[in-house]
Amino acid sequence: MATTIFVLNGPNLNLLGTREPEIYGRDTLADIDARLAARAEELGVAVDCRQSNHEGDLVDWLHEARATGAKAVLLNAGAYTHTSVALHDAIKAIQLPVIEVHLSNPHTREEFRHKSYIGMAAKGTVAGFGAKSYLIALDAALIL
Ligand SMILES: O=C(O)[C@]1(O)C=C(c2cccc(Sc3ccccc3)c2)[C@@H](O)[C@H](O)C1
Repeated sequence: MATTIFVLNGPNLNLLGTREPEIYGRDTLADIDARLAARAEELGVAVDCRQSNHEGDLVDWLHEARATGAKAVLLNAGAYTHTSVALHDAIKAIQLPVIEVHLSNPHTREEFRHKSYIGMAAKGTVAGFGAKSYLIALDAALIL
Protein backbone atom coordinates (compact mmCIF):
# COMPACT_ATOMS: atom_id res chain seq x y z
CA MET A 1 0.00 0.00 0.00
CA ALA A 2 1.43 3.42 -0.97
CA THR A 3 2.55 5.83 1.72
CA THR A 4 0.05 8.68 1.77
CA ILE A 5 0.38 12.14 3.27
CA PHE A 6 -2.79 14.17 3.79
CA VAL A 7 -2.40 17.89 3.03
CA LEU A 8 -5.26 19.86 4.57
CA ASN A 9 -5.94 23.57 4.04
CA GLY A 10 -8.41 25.71 5.93
CA PRO A 11 -10.50 28.81 5.32
CA ASN A 12 -9.80 31.32 2.56
CA LEU A 13 -6.81 29.42 1.23
CA ASN A 14 -8.90 28.66 -1.86
CA LEU A 15 -8.47 32.39 -2.63
CA LEU A 16 -4.70 32.25 -2.39
CA GLY A 17 -2.74 34.12 -5.01
CA THR A 18 -5.39 36.78 -5.49
CA ARG A 19 -4.43 39.31 -2.76
CA GLU A 20 -1.66 40.21 -0.33
CA PRO A 21 1.14 38.56 -2.34
CA GLU A 22 3.64 40.33 -0.07
CA ILE A 23 2.37 38.13 2.77
CA TYR A 24 1.17 34.92 1.09
CA GLY A 25 3.04 34.90 -2.23
CA ARG A 26 1.61 34.60 -5.73
CA ASP A 27 1.12 30.82 -5.88
CA THR A 28 -2.46 29.61 -5.97
CA LEU A 29 -3.43 26.59 -3.93
CA ALA A 30 -3.58 24.63 -7.19
CA ASP A 31 0.03 25.66 -7.85
CA ILE A 32 1.05 24.44 -4.39
CA ASP A 33 -0.84 21.17 -4.80
CA ALA A 34 0.90 20.57 -8.15
CA ARG A 35 4.34 21.24 -6.62
CA LEU A 36 3.54 18.84 -3.78
CA ALA A 37 2.40 16.12 -6.18
CA ALA A 38 5.60 16.45 -8.20
CA ARG A 39 7.80 16.25 -5.07
CA ALA A 40 5.73 13.33 -3.75
CA GLU A 41 6.33 11.42 -7.00
CA GLU A 42 10.08 12.00 -6.64
CA LEU A 43 9.85 10.62 -3.10
CA GLY A 44 7.68 7.65 -4.09
CA VAL A 45 4.73 8.65 -1.95
CA ALA A 46 1.20 9.98 -2.54
CA VAL A 47 -0.35 13.25 -1.35
CA ASP A 48 -4.07 13.78 -0.81
CA CYS A 49 -4.61 17.56 -0.96
CA ARG A 50 -7.87 19.08 0.28
CA GLN A 51 -9.23 22.52 1.23
CA SER A 52 -12.33 23.55 3.19
CA ASN A 53 -13.69 26.72 4.74
CA HIS A 54 -15.48 24.57 7.33
CA GLU A 55 -13.87 23.52 10.61
CA GLY A 56 -15.83 20.27 10.80
CA ASP A 57 -14.57 19.13 7.40
CA LEU A 58 -11.00 19.54 8.62
CA VAL A 59 -11.81 17.55 11.78
CA ASP A 60 -13.43 14.80 9.67
CA TRP A 61 -10.40 14.68 7.35
CA LEU A 62 -8.02 14.34 10.31
CA HIS A 63 -10.09 11.33 11.43
CA GLU A 64 -10.05 9.98 7.84
CA ALA A 65 -6.25 10.24 7.73
CA ARG A 66 -6.10 7.98 10.76
CA ALA A 67 -8.77 5.58 9.50
CA THR A 68 -7.12 5.15 6.09
CA GLY A 69 -3.61 4.60 7.41
CA ALA A 70 -1.99 7.84 6.26
CA LYS A 71 1.60 8.31 7.42
CA ALA A 72 1.23 11.96 8.39
CA VAL A 73 -0.82 15.13 7.90
CA LEU A 74 0.33 18.58 6.77
CA LEU A 75 -2.19 21.11 8.10
CA ASN A 76 -2.52 24.79 7.26
CA ALA A 77 -5.62 25.62 9.29
CA GLY A 78 -5.59 29.31 8.25
CA ALA A 79 -7.46 31.42 10.76
CA TYR A 80 -8.65 28.32 12.64
CA THR A 81 -5.01 28.07 13.77
CA HIS A 82 -5.75 30.77 16.31
CA THR A 83 -9.18 29.66 17.50
CA SER A 84 -9.84 25.95 17.09
CA VAL A 85 -9.82 23.75 20.18
CA ALA A 86 -11.72 21.21 18.05
CA LEU A 87 -8.78 20.87 15.63
CA HIS A 88 -6.35 20.80 18.57
CA ASP A 89 -8.30 17.92 20.12
CA ALA A 90 -8.60 16.06 16.79
CA ILE A 91 -4.82 16.24 16.30
CA LYS A 92 -4.32 14.80 19.79
CA ALA A 93 -6.97 12.13 19.19
CA ILE A 94 -5.67 10.67 15.93
CA GLN A 95 -2.15 9.95 17.25
CA LEU A 96 -0.59 10.61 13.82
CA PRO A 97 2.24 13.05 13.13
CA VAL A 98 0.63 16.36 12.16
CA ILE A 99 2.92 19.10 10.87
CA GLU A 100 1.57 22.64 11.16
CA VAL A 101 2.21 24.66 7.97
CA HIS A 102 1.97 28.39 7.34
CA LEU A 103 2.86 30.46 4.28
CA SER A 104 3.61 33.47 6.48
CA ASN A 105 5.30 33.59 9.89
CA PRO A 106 2.41 34.39 12.23
CA HIS A 107 4.83 35.38 14.99
CA THR A 108 5.89 38.42 12.97
CA ARG A 109 2.29 39.56 12.44
CA GLU A 110 -0.65 40.75 14.53
CA GLU A 111 -0.73 39.69 18.19
CA PHE A 112 -3.86 37.55 17.69
CA ARG A 113 -1.91 35.36 15.25
CA HIS A 114 0.77 34.55 17.83
CA LYS A 115 -1.30 31.84 19.55
CA SER A 116 -1.60 28.52 17.73
CA TYR A 117 -3.95 25.82 19.02
CA ILE A 118 -2.60 23.71 16.17
CA GLY A 119 1.04 24.17 17.12
CA MET A 120 0.24 23.15 20.70
CA ALA A 121 -0.76 19.68 19.45
CA ALA A 122 1.35 19.25 16.31
CA LYS A 123 4.60 17.31 15.92
CA GLY A 124 6.22 20.47 14.58
CA THR A 125 5.71 23.65 12.56
CA VAL A 126 7.00 25.03 9.25
CA ALA A 127 6.16 28.70 8.76
CA GLY A 128 7.27 31.75 6.79
CA PHE A 129 8.64 30.17 3.63
CA GLY A 130 5.65 30.76 1.39
CA ALA A 131 4.74 27.79 -0.81
CA LYS A 132 8.06 26.16 0.12
CA SER A 133 6.72 25.72 3.67
CA TYR A 134 4.62 22.85 2.30
CA LEU A 135 7.56 21.25 0.47
CA ILE A 136 9.76 21.47 3.55
CA ALA A 137 6.97 19.94 5.64
CA LEU A 138 6.50 17.08 3.15
CA ASP A 139 10.18 16.16 3.34
CA ALA A 140 10.06 16.46 7.13
CA ALA A 141 7.05 14.15 7.30
CA LEU A 142 9.04 11.43 5.54
CA ILE A 143 12.00 11.45 7.88
CA LEU A 144 9.92 11.21 11.06
O1 LIG B 1 0.34 32.09 6.81
C1 LIG B 1 -0.57 31.23 6.70
O2 LIG B 1 -0.53 30.26 5.92
C2 LIG B 1 -1.86 31.37 7.53
O3 LIG B 1 -2.22 30.09 8.07
C3 LIG B 1 -2.92 31.83 6.61
C4 LIG B 1 -3.86 32.77 6.95
C5 LIG B 1 -4.80 33.33 5.94
C6 LIG B 1 -5.71 34.31 6.29
C7 LIG B 1 -6.55 34.87 5.35
C8 LIG B 1 -6.48 34.50 4.03
C9 LIG B 1 -5.56 33.57 3.71
S1 LIG B 1 -5.35 33.02 2.08
C10 LIG B 1 -5.64 34.50 1.19
C11 LIG B 1 -4.73 35.55 1.24
C12 LIG B 1 -4.96 36.68 0.49
C13 LIG B 1 -6.12 36.80 -0.28
C14 LIG B 1 -7.05 35.77 -0.28
C15 LIG B 1 -6.82 34.61 0.47
C16 LIG B 1 -4.72 32.97 4.64
C17 LIG B 1 -3.93 33.34 8.32
O4 LIG B 1 -5.29 33.31 8.83
C18 LIG B 1 -3.02 32.64 9.31
O5 LIG B 1 -2.87 33.50 10.44
C19 LIG B 1 -1.68 32.33 8.68
